[in-house]
Amino acid sequence: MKQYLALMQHVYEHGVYRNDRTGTGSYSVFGYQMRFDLQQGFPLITTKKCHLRSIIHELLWFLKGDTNISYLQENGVSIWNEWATDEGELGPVYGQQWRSWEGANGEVVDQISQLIHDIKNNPDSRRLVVSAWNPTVLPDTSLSPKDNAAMGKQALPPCHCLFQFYVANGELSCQLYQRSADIFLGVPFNIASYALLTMMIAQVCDLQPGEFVHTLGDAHLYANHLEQAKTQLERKPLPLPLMRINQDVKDLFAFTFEDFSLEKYQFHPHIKAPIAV
Ligand SMILES: Nc1nc(=O)c2c([nH]1)NC[C@@H]1CN(c3ccc(C(=O)N[C@@H](CCC(=O)O)C(=O)O)cc3)CN21
Ligand SMILES: O=c1ccn([C@H]2C[C@H](O)[C@@H](COP(=O)(O)O)O2)c(=O)[nH]1
Repeated sequence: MKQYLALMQHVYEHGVYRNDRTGTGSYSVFGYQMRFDLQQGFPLITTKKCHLRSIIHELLWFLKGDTNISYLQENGVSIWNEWATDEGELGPVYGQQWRSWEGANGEVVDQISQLIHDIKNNPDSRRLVVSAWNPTVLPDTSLSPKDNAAMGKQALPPCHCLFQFYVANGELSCQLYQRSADIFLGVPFNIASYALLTMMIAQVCDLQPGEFVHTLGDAHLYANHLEQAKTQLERKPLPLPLMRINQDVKDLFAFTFEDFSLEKYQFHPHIKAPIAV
């Protein structure tokens, strides 16, 4: 994961100090791109132990169209707890925008099913896009995430907000635009999640995985992650693991946690860091 370490190094050296919504303070750059060849191994960070279980469950939860954290909690995943109401609601976040975007006149669009249909039937299309950025449900910034969720708005605006697929030579590639990127905690999750999504979609569309291209807007290291980043920058990346996916699954919505197995994952010890809420 040299690409990830290069990003971290770049922001560590050149990031500009800025205040941020959470009051933590961050060092950031604007605009950065990484590329991951999915045939060269699964892009899971090796310079700290990364919790793939949470990543897989979160992705399956998005794909179900779910926006209540109860599924995550039942599976021991706590990464969304801080933003949810007492009832577990996050408002119309990723799952709802991906699977049931509500348009004018009550029309509901399942962007993911439409995407799969289009990749299969029109692979040359330049319109293979899914957007989670829906200005009609953005939060009121004068209210807390929980209060927004309670009012039917998004607890947080989507960070990974738009992605596009591209088919060439029998390979499926994906590019993500992420408007805001917490380099130490969020980005390792985002890379692995979209790499896995690309592999799953490739499988159900009878394609091979190509590249994952990750484009970042505001790429930041929180001020209270600098020590952790320094520790990680001193470590040598290890060979990438392999992701095995049950080849019998041909329906994107039929995948379960047991269909994935990570092999040969070598890693340096986990590094703890506080999350900015
Ligand atoms: N500041 C911030 N950064 C984020 O990355 C982020 C948010 N907020 N809010 C919404 C979601 C929630 N995400 C999260 C939240 C927590 C962890 C986290 O604490 N990761 C720990 C271990 C978590 C676990 O698997 O239990 C880590 O060490 O990676 C990661 C991503 C990503 N997003
Ligand atoms: O998938 C995710 C979700 C969130 N983040 C980070 C990026 C920011 O640090 C915060 C969101 O705060 P905003 O003020 O709304 O930008 O969460 C991430 O990196 N990846």
